[in-house]
Formats: sequence, structure tokens, C-alpha cells
Amino acid sequence: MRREIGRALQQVYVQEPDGSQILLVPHSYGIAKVPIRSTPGQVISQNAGHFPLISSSHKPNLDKVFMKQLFAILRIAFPTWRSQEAGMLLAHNFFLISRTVLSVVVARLDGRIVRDLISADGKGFLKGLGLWFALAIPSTYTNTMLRHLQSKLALRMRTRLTRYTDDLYLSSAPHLRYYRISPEGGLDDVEQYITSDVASFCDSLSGIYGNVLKPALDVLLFTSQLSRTLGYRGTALLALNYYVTATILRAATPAFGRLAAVEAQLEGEYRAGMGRVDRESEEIAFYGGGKRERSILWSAYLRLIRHINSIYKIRIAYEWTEDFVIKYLWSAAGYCLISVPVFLTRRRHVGIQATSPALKEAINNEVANRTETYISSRRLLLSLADAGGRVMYAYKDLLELAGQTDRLYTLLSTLHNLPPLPECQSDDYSDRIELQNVDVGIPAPALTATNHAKPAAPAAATSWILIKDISLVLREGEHLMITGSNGVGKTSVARVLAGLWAAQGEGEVRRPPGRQGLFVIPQRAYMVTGTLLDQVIYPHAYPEFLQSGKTEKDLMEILVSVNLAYLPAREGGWSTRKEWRDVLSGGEKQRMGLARVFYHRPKFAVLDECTSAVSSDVEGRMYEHAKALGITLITISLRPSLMRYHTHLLTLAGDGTGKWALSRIGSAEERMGIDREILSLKEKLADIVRWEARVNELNEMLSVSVQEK
Ligand SMILES: Nc1ncnc2c1ncn2[C@@H]1O[C@H](COP(=O)(O)OP(=O)(O)OP(=O)(O)O)[C@@H](O)[C@H]1O
Repeated sequence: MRREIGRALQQVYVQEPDGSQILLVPHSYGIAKVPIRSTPGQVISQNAGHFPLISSSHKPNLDKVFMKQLFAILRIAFPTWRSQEAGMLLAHNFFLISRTVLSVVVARLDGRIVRDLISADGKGFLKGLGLWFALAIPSTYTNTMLRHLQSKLALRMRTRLTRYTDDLYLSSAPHLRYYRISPEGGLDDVEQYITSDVASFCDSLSGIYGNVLKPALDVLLFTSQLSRTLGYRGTALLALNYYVTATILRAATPAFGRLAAVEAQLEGEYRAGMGRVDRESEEIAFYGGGKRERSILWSAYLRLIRHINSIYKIRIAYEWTEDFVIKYLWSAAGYCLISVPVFLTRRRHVGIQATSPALKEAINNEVANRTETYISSRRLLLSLADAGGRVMYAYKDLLELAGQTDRLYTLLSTLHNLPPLPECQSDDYSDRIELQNVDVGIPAPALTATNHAKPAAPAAATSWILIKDISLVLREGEHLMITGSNGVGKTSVARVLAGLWAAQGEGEVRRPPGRQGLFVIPQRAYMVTGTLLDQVIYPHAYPEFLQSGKTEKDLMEILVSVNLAYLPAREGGWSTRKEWRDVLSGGEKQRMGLARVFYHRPKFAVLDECTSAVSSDVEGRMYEHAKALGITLITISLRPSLMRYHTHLLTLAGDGTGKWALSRIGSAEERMGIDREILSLKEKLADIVRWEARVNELNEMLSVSVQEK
């Protein structure tokens, strides 16, 4: 079984002919097969209309905006009335109603048992007791099922929302929302939204459903039952009681929605800080930055607990009022209401001396009946007080739900509203890359009206242009080197080529389609979670590797070409799982990047300073190998030694003017220029010998004058 689990971990999923996938998830010493169908683009664009951006001045509350937000999210959580979730909701409703009906029956039975007891009716008493036990079975089962269905419903909703959010967030081509949500969407700490906020929204919503619907149902049913015995005056008093209570509590309720949203945001900031330390632990350790990081984390943590503490303080006054109103005001109202029929509608017989046996029995019957009415009414009133109390308590929960809804809505509306990236991949350009009058610039934030809990840092409304009006055509076999000083925009050119940033201005970018057309190895080496094999084939997964027809032997040849042939033997084989980010050295990670290029064999490969830590002899061999495989290279580098592997040179000015120059490497003019530079450098080197002799002379003169003194 362990081997099977290992294979499932390696395999990850099975591709189905209809395009869906079956995920293989190790679960309880077995493998669960979970079918996954990604959300169709049509559904996403249909939903987009329900997620307009909300003004940043809106504060979460129980208002129209909340209802709109909630319904927009519910469309995703309950896509059709035939879904499993809808079935669960139906079952939940059934149990909710059953429980209320059972409570009424139990209250009536309670009165009956006491009546039989008072009137010494042994047979009736035993029958009542039998019924009591018979009712206990469905009552307790109903309670258990309610709790179970509530948790299941929360989990189902979470799964639906997580799948949808993941599809929207991670569906790579063409919109790259995971890459753009922070800089362009202005939303930070997205992991908190997707993991924690989705879960707490679902828990709250499914809890609220039971917490509001059931007591509300109880209140209606109990009130209608009680009105029979209370009469119209009692019922009117009951309604007045509800009104007064709701008014007092509404006035005393703080803005729980906003408080909940801010708490989630602070939680996210603290969590992101922890994640950063984990990710960058080695760099921090080299700098000895533990103390500094601790103070940053502590300040984030203190902000969080101060906020939670202030919520607790605010709650004291609120909960005090709540308890006073619900426990004491309601009980007092209950006593008054029960007394209404006793004092006002019935004559008082108790205490009258009965003379005849018939009158005595009549009085006894009346006392028994009144006791029955009293017991039933009291039980109903107690249940009513309890249900009403829970409706009132739920007000606070509803406000908190409004805060959580607002957070989730903000995530979904930001994801839906990110403007699409312009299409730059085309089959017509399968053998070349073309830039026509393109301005390369840092994209400006695209969304301004979102309701982020934290106001976004002021950012430029328009994009900042780094390189102006660039035009070039690069055909297969023409290797381009891009150079220029730091921060001039070399990587930004790669971003535009890869479609991560839209071209600014009127210009157009055209490139061959897909990963096979253009493959970028970024500056920072990225290691994926998984096996050693997964590192080489990334972003392919194992099923795609199998489909590609390549074998482990091919992978071994690739590792030989990047001087990493020792890895499989050293690490215990291709299926070894490790934290590769920490295991491999900087240079090894960079070589792994090149191994990926050799595996995918794209037409064009952008190598962004991705050999800076590789020794130059190995670097040269890797460049030659790439060219031999027919890969056209676009290298971003500051190392002149790499120029010899390229045919064209793009130099970015770096003087803030956005100017650039494209030249052929190896042309006569280029060589003459280089020769001239070498000559002038040699002359300068010859001067150094003369200068050194002169420095020695001067030093000697200086020491002589010191001695003379
Ligand atoms: N997402 C971003 N938001 C804001 N500014 C950015 C962003 N990405 C890059 N920049 C800025 O754009 C400029 C160009 O960045 P780029 O990464 O293209 O530089 P580079 O020429 O590759 O530099 P280096 O040689 O140091 O790698 C830099 O000043 C950088 O600070």
C-alpha cells in the first residue's frame, strides 16, 4: 500500500478523455479518487457580472450591499437546485422543522403528564411516559443530524468556493490573476483570503442558517401555539416584547462586521510575516536577522491581539445588555404573559369549600386542566425565550458574517475585475518574435474602487515607462542578448515578451504560442514541491511527462548536459521528495532551470541572468548545447563574456530617457569598436606601470623629508 501511495503521490492525477482530471489523493491508508472539472470560462464570465467593485467607503453592515454580496457568493456555492448542497439544505430544513414540531409536541405532552399526575390518572400517566420515550428517539436523532448536516454543508460550500477561487486565481493562461492580483488588483495577503476567510465564511454561514432559521421558525410556531392560550392581549404583549428587545439590542450593537473584517486582515498580515521568515530563513540566518524579524512579527501580532482585545472590551457592554434583556426581561415578560389567562380570563375557584362530590370533581378537573395549560405554556414560553434569545444573539453573528462576506466578495470581485491581458501569442508568428513600437512600463494599479480593509498605498495612476518605442524582429536562430545597467528594465522586456505585462502605448507584441513557443527561466530559481523528477519537468506533471514519450534515460542525459548527473544517485533516485529549495545550491538550482529548457525544447528561451552562479566553463557548454538543440536564446545579462553566443545585442540606455539600441554582434563595425576599446585599454594598462614607478618615487621622497625633520 505504501508503494501505491507513493505512486499516487508521483502520478498526482489521471487525465480523462473529456478534459477533466481525476485527482489521486492519499487518504486513510488508501487513495481517494476525486474527479475535478475546472470551471468553464463561460461560467466565470457569467458570474463576473454579479461581482461589480464596491466603493471603498462602504463598511460591512446588514444592508442591501450585504444581501447583494451574499447572493453573488451563493450563486457559486449553490450553482443549481439539483446540486448535492441543495439536497443537504433540504434535508437540513426537514430536520429543522421536525425539531420545532417535536418541541411543541413535547411541550404539550409535558403538560399532559403533569395533568395525569395531579388528577392521579395512573393509566394516562404511564401512557404519557411511554410516548415521552418514543418521542425521545426522533428528537435526539434530529439534533445529531442537524449538527452533522450543518458541518457537512459548511465543508461542501468551502469545497465549491475553494475550487472556483482556485480556478479563477490560478487558471494560468491568459490572465495570470495570481501574478497580477497584488500589483494591479491592490490586494495583499491573498493566501489569508483563500484559505482562512473562505473557511470562516462557510462555517459562519452554515451556522447562521441553523442559528437564525431554526429559532425564527420556533418563535413563529411557539407564538402561534401560545396565542391559543394567551388570547389576543397576551399575543399583542408578546409582539411588543419582541419589538422593544430588538430596538434595545440594535442600539447597543457595535459594528461587528467591520471589526471581523479588520481582524481577518490583521490575521493575514501576521500569517504572511510568518510565511516570509519560513521562506527566506537562510537569507535571514546569514544576516543574523532573527531579532529584527521577531520585532516585525511581534508588532504584527500585537496589532492583531490589541484589535481582538478591543473587540472583547466592546463586547462586555453589548453582552451585558444582551443577557439582561434576554434572560431577565424576557423571563419577566414570560411570567406576566402566563398570568394573563389566569388573572384576567378565568374565575378563581381554588380555596372554595366544595360541598357536593360533583362540584368537588369539577373543581379538581379545573385545577388539573389549569395546571396542564400552565405547564405547557410555561414550557412553550421557556422554549420561546430560548429561541428568541438565539435570534437576538444571531444578530451579532449576522454582523460578523457581513464582515466575512465582504472579505470574500472583495477577493472574488478583484479577481473577476482584473482587466484581461491582451493576446500576444499567435500561430502566424511561430518562427519569430516581433515588437512594434512598444513602450515597456510598470503597470499601474488597474482597480481603484475595491473595498480593501487596508487603504492601498498611493500609487501612480498611469504606468511608469522604462523603455520607449521599441521595435524589433527576432527570427529563429538569431540569438539576442539584452544588456543595460541594473533596474533599467531588462527583465521587464522579458515580462512583456512572456505576456506577464501588457505592452504600454500603441505598440504590439507578437510571439509563437505556448510554452513550446517561448519559455522563460527567471532570475530567481524556483523549485516546485515534489520529486527530483518533478524539478526537471516543471511545469509538467508526471502524466504529461509520460505523455511526452520521454524516459528517465532522457532526463539523465539532460542532467549530464547541465553537470547535475550525480543528483539522482546522491538523492536516492528520481522519486525522492525533498525541500529542493533548501537542498540544492544556488548554482545547482540555476542549472536545474536550464535542464528545464532542455526538457521542454522551446523555440525561444529567455534566460534572465539565470547562469550568474554557474561557472563559466559549464555556462559555455550549456549555451552551446542549447543552440545545438535548435533553441533560439534571448539572454538577459551584464556579463560581456556571454556576448559571443549571440548574434544581436539590445542595449538599454539606463539614463532615464527610455532609449535603446539594437546592433549585430560580430559585424565589422562591432569588431572594430571592440578592437579600438582593447587598444585603448592596453595603453591604459601600460600607463599603470609608469604610475606605479612614480608612486614609489614619491613615497621615497616623502620618507626622506620625514627623516630630515
Ligand atoms: N511589480 C513592480 N512594481 C513596481 N516596480 C517594479 C515592478 N517590477 C519591476 N519594477 C521596477 O522596474 C524597474 C525595472 O525592473 P527590471 O526587473 O526590469 O530591472 P532589470 O533591468 O532587470 O534589473 P537587474 O539588472 O537588477 O535585474 C526597476 O526599477 C524595478 O524597481
